[in-house]
Amino acid sequence: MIQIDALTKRYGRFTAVDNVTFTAEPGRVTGFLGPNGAGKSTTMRILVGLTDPSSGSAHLLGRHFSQLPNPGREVGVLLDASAQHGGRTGREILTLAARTMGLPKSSVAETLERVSLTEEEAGRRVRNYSLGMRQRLGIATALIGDPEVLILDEPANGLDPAGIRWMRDLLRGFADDGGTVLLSSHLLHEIEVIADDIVVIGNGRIVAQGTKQELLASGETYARSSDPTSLGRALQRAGHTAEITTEGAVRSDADLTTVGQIAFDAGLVLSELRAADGAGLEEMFLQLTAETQRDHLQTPEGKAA
Ligand SMILES: Nc1ncnc2c1ncn2[C@@H]1O[C@H](COP(=O)(O)OP(=O)(O)OP(=O)(O)O)[C@@H](O)[C@H]1O
Repeated sequence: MIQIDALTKRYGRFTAVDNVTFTAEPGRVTGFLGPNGAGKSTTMRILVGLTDPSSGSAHLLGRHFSQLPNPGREVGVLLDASAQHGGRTGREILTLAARTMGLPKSSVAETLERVSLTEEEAGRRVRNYSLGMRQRLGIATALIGDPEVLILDEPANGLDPAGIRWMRDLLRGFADDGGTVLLSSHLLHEIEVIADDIVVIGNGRIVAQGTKQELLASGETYARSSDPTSLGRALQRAGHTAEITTEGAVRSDADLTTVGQIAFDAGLVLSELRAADGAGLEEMFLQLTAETQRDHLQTPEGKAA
C-alpha cells in the first residue's frame, strides 16, 4: 500500500507538488493522471527516495523507501525506461538486478518470458532496443524481485497496441493477486480501461480523485417513460432540471429515488431508470485540467475555450 500525505515539493519559489494526499490500495490499480509538468514524476521520485520532499510524507508498505530492507523485493520501480546502461544487454541488466536482490539465476529467464522478450532480444545491447523493448525490459526489472508494489511512470509509452494490451493484462493480474499498482499516464483511455482508482493532478495539486465509477458518473439520472413531456414537467415543478433527449428519454439532475418518486406521484410508468452516462474520463480530464493545459482547448468553432 502507498500512502502520500500532504506532500509538497518546492524548487525555489516554484511549487512542483502542492499538498498532495492520496493512497493506492492493495488489489487495485491506481492511475495517476495529469498534463505535462503536473508533478507526477516528482511525486513518484519522492516516493522512491530519489528526491526529498519540502514537507509531507510518502510511505510504501508503512515505511519510507529508505527503510525497506530489500527494496527491489518489495517495490518494483520503472521511472525512466531510457535510463538503462546502453552498452549492456537486456540479460546482463536483469542478471545484475537478480544478483543485487539475491535471486536465483533462473529468475532472469522466467522474467524475460513474462515480459515477452526473446532470447535473441535479451542478447542485444540496450542502445539498440526500440522504446517498446526498453519499456518491457524496465517492467522486467521492476517485476523480477516479485514485489508487492509496482510504481510505473508512463509504462505504456512506446508500446504498440498489442504491447499495451499485454501490459494491461499483466498489471490487472498483478493487482488481482493482491499487489498494489501506481501508474502514471497521459494515455487517458488506458487509464480508463485499466485503473480502479484515479488521481488527477494539475499544477502540482490534486484536482479529482476517487474510484473510476465515481469519477465517470455524471451525477444525473436517465429515465424513460411513455410520457416524457409530463415527466419533464413534473421534475421541473419540483425544482429539478429536465431535458428530453433525442431518443425521447428524460435526463435530470434529480437522483434516482427522487425521479422514481416524482414519476410515481404523477402516476407515470417508468420503463427505464438509471444513472446517466458521464462524458467519459477524457472530457473530465480536459475540463479539470483546462487551466493547466499548455494548449488551449478548441471549441467546435475553432475558438480557444
Ligand atoms: N529539479 C528540478 N528543478 C526545478 N524544477 C523542477 C525540477 N524537477 C521538476 N521540476 C518542475 O516541476 C514541475 C513538475 O514536473 P514533473 O516532472 O513532476 O511533472 P510530470 O507531471 O511528471 O510531467 P510529464 O508528464 O511532462 O513528465 C515541472 O514544472 C518541472 O519543470
